[in-house]
Amino acid sequence: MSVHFYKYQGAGNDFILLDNRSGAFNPEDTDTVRQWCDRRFGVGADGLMLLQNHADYDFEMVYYNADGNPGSMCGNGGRCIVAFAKHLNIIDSETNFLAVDGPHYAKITAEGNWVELQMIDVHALNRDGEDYVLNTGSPHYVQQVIGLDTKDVYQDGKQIRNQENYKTAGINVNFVEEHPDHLFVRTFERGVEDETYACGTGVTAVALAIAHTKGQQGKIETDIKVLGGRLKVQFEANGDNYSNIFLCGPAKRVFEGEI
Ligand SMILES: N[C@@H](CCC[C@H](N)C(=O)O)C(=O)O
Repeated sequence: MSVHFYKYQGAGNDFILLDNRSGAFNPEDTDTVRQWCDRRFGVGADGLMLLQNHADYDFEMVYYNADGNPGSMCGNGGRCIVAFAKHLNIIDSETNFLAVDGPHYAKITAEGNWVELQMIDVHALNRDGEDYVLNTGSPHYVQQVIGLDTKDVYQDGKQIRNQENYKTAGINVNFVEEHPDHLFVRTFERGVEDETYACGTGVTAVALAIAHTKGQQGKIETDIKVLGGRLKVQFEANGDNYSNIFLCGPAKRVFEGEI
């Protein structure tokens, strides 16, 4: 049986999307997810998402990492599934949908290719030495570096992700370099087990960690450069509480097909 799929990308973080409102796709089928996400033997993607019906929300987002396992929240995936829901005429310019970390509100432009996604509030930023560990829907490690252009993000990210204290649950590892008008971020993603071109929950974690380091309070907007483009994170800092967090950026349909 062939399945109709859609390929989306948000700042180079790419996803296979399935309209699973009929419930035809078996969510337990991890081998299929892994094969379809494979860049040589499949469609190729950092993750796969199912758009499903939900009685109380516009839709439900179900996310799988490229290794075929269910993932935690994916920020860029969330922005892409909002663009997909608009393409399917399920929503217009605003939506409330359900993801693994709870309900999310999002706004989308009329053209459908710029999405602003509200992320979960964050109340705890932990430290590991000089570095930060926090959960923005997915678990993240944040380390400030100099010379990020030439850093071996694969080796260094893999090493931190596999440290004894993180190994079992896994963690996404973000390296950040400060520039006068933006942050440059590169991420090693758990579940892809490689560097990706962008990570939405990752840049969100980075923006909060940098604001914390600087003691910034009130309304903050951070411009972020990633390998696949530009993202923006807006939020309000009140002590160590971060609320009204929005991850903003492009979300584009690349192609569709049968597999
Ligand atoms: N790999 C993550 C979830 C995906 C993160 C994502 N790419 C994003 O944009 O936030 C996991 O830890 O399960």
